[in-house]
Parts: sequence; structure tokens; C-alpha cells
Amino acid sequence: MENHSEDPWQRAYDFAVEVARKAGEEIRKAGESEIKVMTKSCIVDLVTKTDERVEKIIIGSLKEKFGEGTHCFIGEESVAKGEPCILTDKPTWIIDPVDGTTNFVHRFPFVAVSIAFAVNKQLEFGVVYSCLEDKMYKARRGRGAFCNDEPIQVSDVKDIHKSIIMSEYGIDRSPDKVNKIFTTMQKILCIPVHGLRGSGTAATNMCLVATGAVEAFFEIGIHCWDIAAGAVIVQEAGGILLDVDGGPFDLMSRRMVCANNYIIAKRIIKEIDVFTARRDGAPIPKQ
Ligand SMILES: O=P(O)(O)O[C@H]1[C@H](O)[C@@H](O)[C@H](O)[C@H](O)[C@@H]1O
Ligand SMILES: [Mg+2]
Repeated sequence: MENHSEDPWQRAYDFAVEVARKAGEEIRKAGESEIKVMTKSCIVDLVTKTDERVEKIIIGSLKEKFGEGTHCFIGEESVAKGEPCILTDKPTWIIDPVDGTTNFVHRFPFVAVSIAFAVNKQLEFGVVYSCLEDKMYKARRGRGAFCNDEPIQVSDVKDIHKSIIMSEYGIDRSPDKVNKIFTTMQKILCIPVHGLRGSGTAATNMCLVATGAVEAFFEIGIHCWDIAAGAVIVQEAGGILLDVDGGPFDLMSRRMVCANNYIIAKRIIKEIDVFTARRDGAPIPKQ
């Protein structure tokens, strides 16, 4: 018999994997029909009926299993509709139903479901299902990271010249921000590194750090739902997380560097032109 007092979250972890797989199947099926595209904060901030429907399926399944009221939820599309994005000490699910919505719309083949679970603001586990590749990444705090049930490990590269670094451009197209992003990319490319990459989904990028395919991923402007699950997976695969200024990682800060080790992370941080992004949960100023 399961002893839930010693191992309170195993059932939730297993269920998260099940729900992520179901969500991924829905996304794959939806990609076979016409995709109707809508926008949120600006014309490049895309959303589809699938994002909304899959989030409802995920949150609905979790509420049914764990009971309404006991667990809290932060979901990308719920927040877009005005739900609060506040991380408390209560058991909280942090969900991105479709990470890589732009990829999904264009049928660019990297789309992930990201589900994380935090208690007392500490991430307990994370599940990222890269559904078009059928890769199920998962990790539970203190218990290792896996891809399709095989253990994964970050790369042991310490020489930045032998690294591949990932980043993304985000959705903020104000010229000063884009300029900073390109300046940073140019500086990193010219260190030089073996290559710069971006899959279009933060969750997938983090899993690529966790498998050792690349050495690091950084971005300013991501949200907690993009990176919460990946954060556990990277750490359990032996990697590290930092703020883009070298300070401690803060899930709600919308800034992150994840890497295979501190040597690589600190070398990249030297080149990042930092800019601010309004914290997740901070009030949106009236126009
Ligand atoms: O909005 P979704 O869930 O598709 O996620 C985001 C990506 O994860 C970012 O890395 C990326 O830079 C984009 O901001 C993208 O919007
Ligand atoms: Mg996302």
C-alpha cells in the first residue's frame, strides 16, 4: 500500500504525467485540422482555441482528482483572462497548456505541455511533454530527471567555446528591447560558441539543457508557466538556474539562465544586456 504521509506527492506526479500525455494527444489531433488564430497582448502574442481548451482539460482533470479548493492553479490562459498569477505557500499547479503556440500555429515541430507543482513556493516536480516528438520529460525534487523513463544528465562541457547556447526573441518588439536581445546574441555568438539555437518553446529548450544536447538557455520575458516544470528537470539532471544578472533564480521574475554548470552560466551572464520585464503577478498599470 502507498504511504502518502512519507511520500505525499508521488500520486500527483504520476497523475501529472498522465494528464500531460492526454493534453499532448489533444494538441496533436487539433494540429491536423484548421487552426484559428487569435491574439492577446499584441499582434505577435498568439493564442488558439486549443490553448484554451487544453488548459481547461488539464485544470479540470486536476480539480476532479485532487478536489476543488485544496490546490491552487496558475495557468497561462486563465491568467490571460484575468485570473491572478500569485504564487502562495499552498499546493499550486503551474501550467502552460501549449508552450510554443507560434510553433503550433505554423506547424513548426516543437510544441510542449508544461505542468509543474509547487508547495511552500518550492517546486516539487515538473513534467514537460514535447508532444510532436512524443518525448515525456519529467523530474521530481531529489529523484532525478527522465526522458521517456530513461535518466537524463546535463553535458559536462566547461569550455564555453565548445558549447551550444539557446535563447528566444520573445514577443516584445520595441526596438530598444530587440536591440538588446540582438546585441546579447551577437556577443555570445562571437565569444565564439559552437552555435546559437532556439526551438520556440522555453520548456523544450530547458529539456535540451537537461539532456546535454546544449549547454545553456537564457531568456528575459518568459513567464513562470514557461519555465517552472523545466526548472525542476534541469536541476534534477544536474544543471543550475540563475537570474540573468548572476543573482539567485526567482521563478516570478521573468528572467532566467539555466545551464549545465556555473562556469558556462557565468560566462554567458557576462554578455547579457539585461532589461526589465514586469514581474509575474505585479499589477498591470492602467493605460
Ligand atoms: O506563449 P508560449 O506559451 O508559446 O511561450 C513562449 C515561449 O516559451 C518563449 O520562450 C518565447 O520566447 C515566446 O515568448 C513564447 O510566447
Ligand atoms: Mg509558454
